Amino acid sequence: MHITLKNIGRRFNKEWIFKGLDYSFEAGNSYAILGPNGSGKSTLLNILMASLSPSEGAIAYQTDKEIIPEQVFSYISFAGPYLDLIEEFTLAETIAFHFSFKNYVEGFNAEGVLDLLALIGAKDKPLKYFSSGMKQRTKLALAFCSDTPMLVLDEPTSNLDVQGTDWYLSLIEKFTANKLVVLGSNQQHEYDFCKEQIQIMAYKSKPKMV
Ligand SMILES: Nc1ncnc2c1ncn2[C@@H]1O[C@H](COP(=O)(O)OP(=O)(O)OP(=O)(O)O)[C@@H](O)[C@H]1O
Repeated sequence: MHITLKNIGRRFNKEWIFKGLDYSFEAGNSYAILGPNGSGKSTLLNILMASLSPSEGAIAYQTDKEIIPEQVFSYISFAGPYLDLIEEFTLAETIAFHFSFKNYVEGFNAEGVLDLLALIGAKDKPLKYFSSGMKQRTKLALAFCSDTPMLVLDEPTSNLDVQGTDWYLSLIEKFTANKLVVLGSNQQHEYDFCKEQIQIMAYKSKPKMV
């Protein structure tokens, strides 16, 4: 998977969130999009996932062939705060539902995902009774265990305790070889492993001189 951004900009109403972004994202590499709260990290992630259009510029997706934006979702696994899980489903039902749309990574099945999560006694519990950390673990396990060439994570360790953060870093090691990984983050411990870092503040439009 390969994504090319040419002179990308996005605005909401009259406010430009970023402008003039040229970048290439390659399979097998990991990228952290960095910046303070409200700087535009999630906006850029949504553009990369083709769930939001840029206001200007061009974006191209390629595997061995060109991918049209309408099909990009099937190449991506995502976990982030604005991904809603179905609260009425149990954990077992959540896993079955998710993997009715995506394939498991090699060697995994529903039992394997449950074992990976290690949420003892939670298999038949509805998600509405999960703690915020249990929900975050669930979102991460679904994303990491999906067989897609690209993994997008927004604030991956939010709501995780120290053990949860170590668990997340073990998933990065185990599941991301050969994948294109893109993170939105402002927590160094969650993006330290990323080889490339993009500071969104570098793409803020400058006020015009008068
Ligand atoms: N749909 C929208 N309509 C109007 N403004 C929006 C919309 N979505 C985002 N914004 C604005 O765009 C800016 C960037 O938001 P974004 O969520 O991308 O930031 P972020 O860097 O991910 O923030 P955080 O670290 O707090 O999650 C903010 O000023 C936000 O208010």
